[in-house]
Amino acid sequence: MDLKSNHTAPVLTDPAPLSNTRLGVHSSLFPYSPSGAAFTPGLLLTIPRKKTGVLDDVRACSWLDAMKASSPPHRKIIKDVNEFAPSDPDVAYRTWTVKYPSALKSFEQITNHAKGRRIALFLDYDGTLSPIVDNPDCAFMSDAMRAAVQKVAKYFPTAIISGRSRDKVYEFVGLTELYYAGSHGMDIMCPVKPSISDDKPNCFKSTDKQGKDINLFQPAAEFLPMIHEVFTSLVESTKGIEGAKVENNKFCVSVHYRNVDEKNWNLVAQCVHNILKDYPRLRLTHGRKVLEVRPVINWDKGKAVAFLLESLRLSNCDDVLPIYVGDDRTDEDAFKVLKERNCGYGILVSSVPKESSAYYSLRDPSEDFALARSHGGRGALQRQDLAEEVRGRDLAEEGAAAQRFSEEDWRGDTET
Ligand SMILES: O=P(O)(O)OC[C@H]1O[C@H](O[C@H]2O[C@H](CO)[C@@H](O)[C@H](O)[C@H]2O)[C@H](O)[C@@H](O)[C@@H]1O
Repeated sequence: MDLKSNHTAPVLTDPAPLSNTRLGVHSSLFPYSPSGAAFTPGLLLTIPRKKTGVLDDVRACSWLDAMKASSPPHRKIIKDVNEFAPSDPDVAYRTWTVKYPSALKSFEQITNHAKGRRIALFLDYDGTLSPIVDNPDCAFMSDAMRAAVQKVAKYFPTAIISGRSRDKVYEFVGLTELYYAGSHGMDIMCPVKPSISDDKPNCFKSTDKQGKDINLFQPAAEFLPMIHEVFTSLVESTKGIEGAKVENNKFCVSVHYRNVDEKNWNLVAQCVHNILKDYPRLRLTHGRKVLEVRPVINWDKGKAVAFLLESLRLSNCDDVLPIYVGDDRTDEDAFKVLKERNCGYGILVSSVPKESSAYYSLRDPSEDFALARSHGGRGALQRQDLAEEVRGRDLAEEGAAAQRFSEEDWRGDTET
């Protein structure tokens, strides 16, 4: 089937609103339609009236603006008009935590709420379990973090929900006892047979690398050849841009511009735009110094969380307290699902104030570690000390690593 056309690809600068708070795997898998309910007209590409040069398309659809807005100097301008933006960053952060209290400091409250209920834990990978680094292939989680997650998983069902390919994130985490959802939830592996998947065409049996039987749910399966084609084209078209990197995440593609000189970001945007305009069934979202190309199906990390909860028979709010920890815009879909169900908590990992559907906050991955250690049985008393200890230890480890580590990414006052 030729899915190409000459239409312009839809663009999203923020996650699509959820139209359905209850999981309905089939009914929610609507193919994208520009006039459909999933996207507001304001988020759609507008064609420039007057073409003055090659960048007009890119500027018109705001990609470049969105890319620039996420970079530190530009964000400072945005912060000046932000409600959480007193000029002192520490004051701004503290003010923000009134609305999004620290999960570490609220540990007692969380455990009280969890009394008599089973916690189900969902963890994003990049920026949550691992610090943001320049080279996406080197975003390793520390052994201490791995041990903490392993410990937590002994007590609570634990899943990793990542934008990476499932294989890649499994390679990084390396714990067989967890559930994994890659490609922003479009590739879900659950060791048990999902109770809601009996007749689902995109749910099938497979074996993992150890030869163990697993069940996979891949709602975007039909897009695989298209994504591969786009990945190949993007590798080719960006190869002249120094620092650009294209990552194949199986059901989506990441185009990284973290290491591209800002004056060349327009070239990156133009390459992606030129290719995407021929694929109306693919859309673009923005991550941390990354453009992400993905199918237009109505599926995201939020839907993946709902799917896993239901598959694992954990969707009864009276018995289960789901907790989702994430740092990215794509994690907002999961926060929203928990908020709309009024069941469980989203915890946003961010060192800068920002609007979120999460309930609590953590400043950086070292605080995730401290929280995991607390939940894993070490107790609440040493949480803050642990966060400080890990911050120091991980920075030392990173310093020894071959790649350049940006301190600003770890605990700076800007989102990266
Ligand atoms: O959902 P996630 O697990 O958070 O994955 C989102 C993207 O994370 C990775 O990119 C980000 O982290 C890199 C390593 O620290 C960093 O270099 C990059 O700038 C960030 O955008 C990953 O490489 C992407 O494929 C994921 O989609």
